[in-house]
Amino acid sequence: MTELLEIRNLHSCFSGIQGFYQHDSSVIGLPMRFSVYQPPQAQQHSVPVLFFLAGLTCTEETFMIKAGAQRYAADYGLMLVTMDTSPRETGIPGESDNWDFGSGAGFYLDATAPPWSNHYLMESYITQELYEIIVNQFPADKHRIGITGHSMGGHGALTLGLRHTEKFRSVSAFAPVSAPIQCPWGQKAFTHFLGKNQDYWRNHDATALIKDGHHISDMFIDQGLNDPFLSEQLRPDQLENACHNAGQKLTLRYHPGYDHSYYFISTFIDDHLKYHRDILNDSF
Ligand SMILES: N[C@@H](CCC(=O)N[C@@H](CSC=O)C(=O)NCC(=O)O)C(=O)O
Repeated sequence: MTELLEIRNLHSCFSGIQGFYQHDSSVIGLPMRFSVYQPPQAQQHSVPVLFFLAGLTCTEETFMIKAGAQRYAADYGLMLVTMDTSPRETGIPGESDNWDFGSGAGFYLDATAPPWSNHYLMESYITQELYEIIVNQFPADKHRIGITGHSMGGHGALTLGLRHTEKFRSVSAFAPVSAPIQCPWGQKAFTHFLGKNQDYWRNHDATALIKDGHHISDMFIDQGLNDPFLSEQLRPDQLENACHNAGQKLTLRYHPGYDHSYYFISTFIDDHLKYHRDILNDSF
């Protein structure tokens, strides 16, 4: 089915097109915004795609404005896709009261607990509705799609990448929330979105998924050592241990001096785009 897209803005960018779009999402039940960078190669043929999931307080614009990724994506012929980090203006009381939960903080899962379960269905939105829009309405090669993200979005990239292996061929993350069950951000979000029974939380925790037997061919993570969230919220050490014990391949790089910001992301974005390009171009 072809969904009606409202084009909010189009910009020429490194001989490609940076677009911002809005549509009435049938999954979310409200308007949703997303953004696509089409590299110049997309004017000739379908190209591989990289989904980027942004972190707490971000929107579909943040990565496109701050990461400096388009220059490399244009060189490598990669399409970039970002989306808002939650539904907006659902009418749920208090949804915008916290910066780390609710509006701008949807945690890339399908909420099962009311009232959030009415609209906060970000996993289905990304893996079904937005995915279909990208492969049907843009010059995207549906067999060559990867996923990455930052912080809360790194958690989303790892968990969606581990659970939707038929859709995402390559997985990486910047400073991901690696064990949300064990950190305050994750515990707060999962309690509200999924309810108090922690058995249901494991499906949305990269470390638990690895412990429970999920496996992908490779994972690539960059982490700054000057990141103020590292020891309390991110815990890549937990994921590293789980991967080691499960025989899951993981490249985890620690970078002295780098924090949690887009200055960190923009420094290493080229390495991630090359990583995805190499895997996606090897898919056949
Ligand atoms: N409370 C602060 C901090 C919010 C923040 O640091 N957000 C990060 C992601 S944190 C984990 O998901 C971010 O990417 N911010 C966007 C940016 O441009 O740096 C606040 O409300 O600002």
